[in-house]
Amino acid sequence: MDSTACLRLPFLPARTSRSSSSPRRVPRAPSSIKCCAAADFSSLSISSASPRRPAVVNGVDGLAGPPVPVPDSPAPASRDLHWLPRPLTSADLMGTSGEGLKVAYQGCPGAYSEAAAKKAYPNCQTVPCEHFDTAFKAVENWLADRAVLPLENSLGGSIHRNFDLLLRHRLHIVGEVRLAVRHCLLANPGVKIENLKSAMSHPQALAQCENTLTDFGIEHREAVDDTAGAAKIVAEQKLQDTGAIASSLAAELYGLNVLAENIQDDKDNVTRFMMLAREPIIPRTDKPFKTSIVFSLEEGPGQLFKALGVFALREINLTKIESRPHKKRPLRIADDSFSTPSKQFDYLFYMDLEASMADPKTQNALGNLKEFATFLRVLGSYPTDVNEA
Ligand SMILES: O=C(O)C(=O)C[C@]1(C(=O)O)C=C[C@@H](O)C=C1
Repeated sequence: MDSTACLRLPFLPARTSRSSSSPRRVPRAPSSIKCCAAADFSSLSISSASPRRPAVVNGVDGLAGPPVPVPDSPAPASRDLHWLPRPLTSADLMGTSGEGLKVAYQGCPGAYSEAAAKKAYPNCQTVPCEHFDTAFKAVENWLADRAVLPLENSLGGSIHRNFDLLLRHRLHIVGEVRLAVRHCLLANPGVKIENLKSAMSHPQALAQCENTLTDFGIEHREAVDDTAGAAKIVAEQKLQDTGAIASSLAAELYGLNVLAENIQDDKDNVTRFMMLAREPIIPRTDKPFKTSIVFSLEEGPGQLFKALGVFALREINLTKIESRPHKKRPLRIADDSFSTPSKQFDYLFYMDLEASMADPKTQNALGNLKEFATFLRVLGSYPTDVNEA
């Protein structure tokens, strides 16, 4: 990855990056929030160019991020009140353009994850990362403000690695974005479908196109880290018998021809991505929200039934359930007193609830679950993506 171009020195909030002992006069204020380069949080301002006292609100997800400065120098002699900060509106808090934000994704430029990052934060600066883990760390270490990572695909299923990483890291889910994935078969100029013996791509993309590839008579599959990375390899190595499955944008970027479009096995192919941040957002009840949780249970009959019951009883709809090995305790000794003790697999359950953490019903359900769960963590409460994928 060409990380040097994207991952620059960690930027810090104005509080730490600017000396507090150098007060500046506050000039007349523009009336709206202005975002500048993300590397300098201090340049996001409501009212002045002198950001010495950061507040805790940002302009995108609604929580900590670029600080909104409050001028603390005396009022100018004339009674011009424009220099005073205007009150924040909820539009400021929930703005979604992402101007000035650095958004980490896994893959090379032209990957679907980059398209998802741009869909989530249209004016952001995207930061390609080699691995999912790198994207998590980029946000944790302030090299990026958000990460946008795939969680599940309508044809290929869950991206298990990211479920595991959610627990290993301390980031919060602050949003979701669904992206329609339209795969293309790409090859070097002059290469025809009949010449192809192998298809190279991300394992999810290969899985999503399995039947079509077989119909094309392409027998071999080569898995790489991301779809755009496959296009890059095919182009750089001038491969003549291998095609890449990637986006039409990747074809443009790496100088490949599009041999076939829309080659996924079902035309409705949607990947759901999560948006991650260092801070959670403030949950609301005035629009559809989801809450993602992870928990583990005691061994025994009816435990999962009981866990599902806390939501069913309160009419909270579940949109997703996924079980993963309990990495800290993958096996446990089960002694049912009828046979010799045996080792059983232990699981973590990831669930998405169609509910906001701001709703007392959700809080009660989770309070109830906590009474018998052996572990429970809320991964985030965030607006449901209601837009067309
Ligand atoms: O390889 C890419 O382009 C990605 O963004 C990754 C990824 C995935 O992990 O599922 C994203 C969307 C598609 O489902 C295929 C691949």
